[in-house]
Amino acid sequence: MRKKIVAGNWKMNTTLEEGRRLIEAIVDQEKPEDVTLIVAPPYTHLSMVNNVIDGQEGILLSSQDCYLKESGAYTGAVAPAMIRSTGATYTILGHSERRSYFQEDNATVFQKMRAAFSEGLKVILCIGEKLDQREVGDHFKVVQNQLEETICKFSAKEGKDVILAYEPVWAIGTGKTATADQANEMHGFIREVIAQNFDNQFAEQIPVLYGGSCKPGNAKELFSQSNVDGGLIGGASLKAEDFLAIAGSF
Ligand SMILES: O=C[C@H](O)COP(=O)(O)O
Repeated sequence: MRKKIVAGNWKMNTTLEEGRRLIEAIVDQEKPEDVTLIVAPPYTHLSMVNNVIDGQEGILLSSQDCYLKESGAYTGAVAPAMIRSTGATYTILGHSERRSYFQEDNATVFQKMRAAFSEGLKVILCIGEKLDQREVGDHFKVVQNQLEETICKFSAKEGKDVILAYEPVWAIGTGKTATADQANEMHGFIREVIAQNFDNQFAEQIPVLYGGSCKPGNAKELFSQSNVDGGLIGGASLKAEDFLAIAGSF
């Protein structure tokens, strides 16, 4: 039985005070018992969020990215050890917004994963195709390549705590959602690629989340699919009641 996980990626939203209100509202509400929640606020909020969730069962903290160096003269960058020192245990890597707005390719994502692992920071690795790639039937090839150039280059021991998030780029923030069948088909394919590069047991235990306009209204159908283990939620994670309604949709 794989873990059920719902992660909220706040992206570049909320001031410190708005973020405090959001995390306090999440903590104040009743949470589904068998679901792990992960919150990924901006870097500036990590310590504050960690203080609010301190001692709460089933809620973990993540950054939205990290830099690939340990420390040094890299103005504006944030190293994995700094993130760990806030109490965060995860970082999102390879998000399509990092790939498109910050020109990050698979090689960069691989280096960032290596840096994160070396500090004991666990990784939520995002993969997913763009609309034009799906339209010409390249979506499986693109996702396979993203996996083979990142997680598949690590040993099973290094990669054992990775959470995968399939995010079709055409569904992110657009209101368009992959159908439950499209999501399940791709998640099954992802598991096959992982099995070929690691083994069946590894592929069976790795959580694969869906991301892309997942909301209270469609989460139940998506989460009922055999290969969908939860969601990476953007816009709908900015309202505590929506985020928790999604978490209650298994
Ligand atoms: O990280 C989250 C995904 O990019 C999904 O964002 P969205 O729920 O706003 O479409």
